[in-house]
Amino acid sequence: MQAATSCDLKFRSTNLTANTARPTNAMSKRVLNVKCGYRSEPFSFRNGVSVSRADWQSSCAILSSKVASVEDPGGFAAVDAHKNGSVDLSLVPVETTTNGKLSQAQPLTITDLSPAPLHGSNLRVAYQGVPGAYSEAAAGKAYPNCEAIPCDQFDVAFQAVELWIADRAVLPVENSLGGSIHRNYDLLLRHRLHIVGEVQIPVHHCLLALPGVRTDCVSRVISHPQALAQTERSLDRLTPRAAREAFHDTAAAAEYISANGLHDTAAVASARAAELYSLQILADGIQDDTGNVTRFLMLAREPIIPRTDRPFKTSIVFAAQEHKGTSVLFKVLSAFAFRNISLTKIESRPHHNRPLRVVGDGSFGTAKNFEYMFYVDFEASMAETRAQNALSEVQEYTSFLRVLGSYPMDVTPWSMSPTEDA
Ligand SMILES: O=C(O)C(=O)C[C@]1(C(=O)O)C=C[C@@H](O)C=C1
Repeated sequence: MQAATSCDLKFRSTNLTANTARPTNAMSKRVLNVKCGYRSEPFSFRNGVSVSRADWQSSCAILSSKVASVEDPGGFAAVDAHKNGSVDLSLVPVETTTNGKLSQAQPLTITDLSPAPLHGSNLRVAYQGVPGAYSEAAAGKAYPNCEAIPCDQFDVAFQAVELWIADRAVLPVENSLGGSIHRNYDLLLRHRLHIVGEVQIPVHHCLLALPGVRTDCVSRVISHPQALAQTERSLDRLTPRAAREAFHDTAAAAEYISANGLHDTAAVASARAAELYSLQILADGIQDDTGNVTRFLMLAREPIIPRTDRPFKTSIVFAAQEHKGTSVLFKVLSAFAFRNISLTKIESRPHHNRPLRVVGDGSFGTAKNFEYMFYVDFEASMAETRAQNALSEVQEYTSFLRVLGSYPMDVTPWSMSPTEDA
């Protein structure tokens, strides 16, 4: 079979034991371009794991059956169908097959949160960044003993799971100081992965530089924009005259300084990044709040079966129906309030398919209202009747509704103190 599409994936591979450094393997990274196309050689994409042409072609076969949904700009096919009555609001999201028919995805069970993968090796977990990034630590917390697969962009991590290169992705969605990571909200909608869990990790930042460099000699600080935002006040104090520059991820910033021998530049990154890239720690614990926490989502190709024997959260995304007027958001939120369901998060993003709506009859001119997609997390499992009833009601006010996942809440206790997690 020849693949119907070609998709470049840039990723590196490392092994990861939960929250512990594996510097030697981690350092021997190879950046590879994965071309989904016809190859005459065995396809080798990871250290130590080679994939035969047959394996690769069968992955491509699966991929080509998924391409339609990946390329669907809003992933609207399945969800818009609920409006014409053809789809019941089900406990698990509904997938569309290539012939346009609706089929139930095969759900994972709760044990699939940390299972032995079908390919018989460690679970492969895609994250954005390079070894030493907080996302790598999050992957290790979510899936202990997983093989962490570094990806250079969030989008690549989504695709790695869709293409069966990875089994799961672990991606940040919000930080207690820096706020939402909007890109991942948009990608959740564009792709068809399911949220199967969440992990929160305390993020403990350090200021790193080459050995011998003094803080007052630093004229530039580089890091992930979230990390720069989380250390804004500390950097004002420590390096008031230094320029701040955004980098792909915290650990990549540390790696860059090390690889290029930059004596005038410091990075905001983890203590593990200092160790991996042979940098010294100029200042420790420089996050502007000691309780700096980032929440990551665990994503899989299939949803898990929601349960009621432990705290669950459900994430949905919806767009209001135009003709239902301005009180739609109020009505949607009351559907949860009246059933005593707590909301833990609400986020709005531009409605990419319909960003503007012209309102008014022209007598006083016309206004252009922005249209939004609303993302809501609530504390209930889709196995609970109250959650099902709330969503049936929400359906009445929305032109689009998708359940992104119903999954166990991260309730693990953690301390605010340094880096055992990060
Ligand atoms: O740059 C990293 O180390 C990341 O893992 C990314 C990221 C993010 O995107 O928010 C993760 C956790 C911290 O909040 C800072 C950065």
